Amino acid sequence: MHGDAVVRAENLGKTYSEGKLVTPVFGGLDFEVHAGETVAVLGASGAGKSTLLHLLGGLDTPTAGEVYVAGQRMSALSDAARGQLRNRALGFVYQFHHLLPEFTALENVMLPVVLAGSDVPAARQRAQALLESVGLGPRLEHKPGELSGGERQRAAVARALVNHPACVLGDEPTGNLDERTAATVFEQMLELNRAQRTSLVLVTHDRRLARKLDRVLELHEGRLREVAAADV
Ligand SMILES: Nc1ncnc2c1ncn2[C@@H]1O[C@H](COP(=O)(O)OP(=O)(O)OP(=O)(O)O)[C@@H](O)[C@H]1O
Repeated sequence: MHGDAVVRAENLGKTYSEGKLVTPVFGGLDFEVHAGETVAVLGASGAGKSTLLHLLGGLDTPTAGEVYVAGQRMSALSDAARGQLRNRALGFVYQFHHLLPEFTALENVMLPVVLAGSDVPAARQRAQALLESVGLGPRLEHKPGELSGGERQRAAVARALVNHPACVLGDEPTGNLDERTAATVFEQMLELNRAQRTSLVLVTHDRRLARKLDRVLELHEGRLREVAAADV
């Protein structure tokens, strides 16, 4: 039964090939992320964590197997349909914020809502509420260059969640922050995810953060294994 799986990988594999350079990263990966579930993906540098996240988000194509998002097989969709599914069902937060520099925090968070077809007042209301919930109420009109590193990541978290995605994919979203700021941003992200019942797949090498999620997976030598809570 795959009933409430929001993201599912089936026999998933990736090998990069560029001319004679062939880099097998992983193969035979099978897992499901259920509605509301938070999952950490641990692994050494180069183990393939970012690659996995790119495949789950439809930003790269697997060389084997399939990814299903909200029940839809990614490989069966046109580029346009895949883009729409991404905007509707997934949110992304990266180590670097990727906010648009010319737009204010509020505009950056409004943008995905407007792109999804909402009118501007509704988008503004929703974006403002989320920014306020991550403590950025007094910074709505600041552009990314006028925000601190932690504030930028909080705006990025708000942007990822603003369309009520089924799942947020996070690639070391707090990796560039000092320990204390990272902990605060992480807690806020987790709190929002849980409040919205949004699933989370979080790539991290920080076991202390991983431990706070429902499930921990580890990529090691091309395989994905479940790590028992006591062993994280
Ligand atoms: N475009 C590419 N072409 C060829 N090889 C690649 C490409 N992208 C990544 N790789 C290789 O694939 C492997 C997995 O890379 P990936 O970035 O997924 O690892 P990671 O676990 O996220 O690492 P880190 O924790 O250092 O960010 C690495 O050995 C990398 O060198």
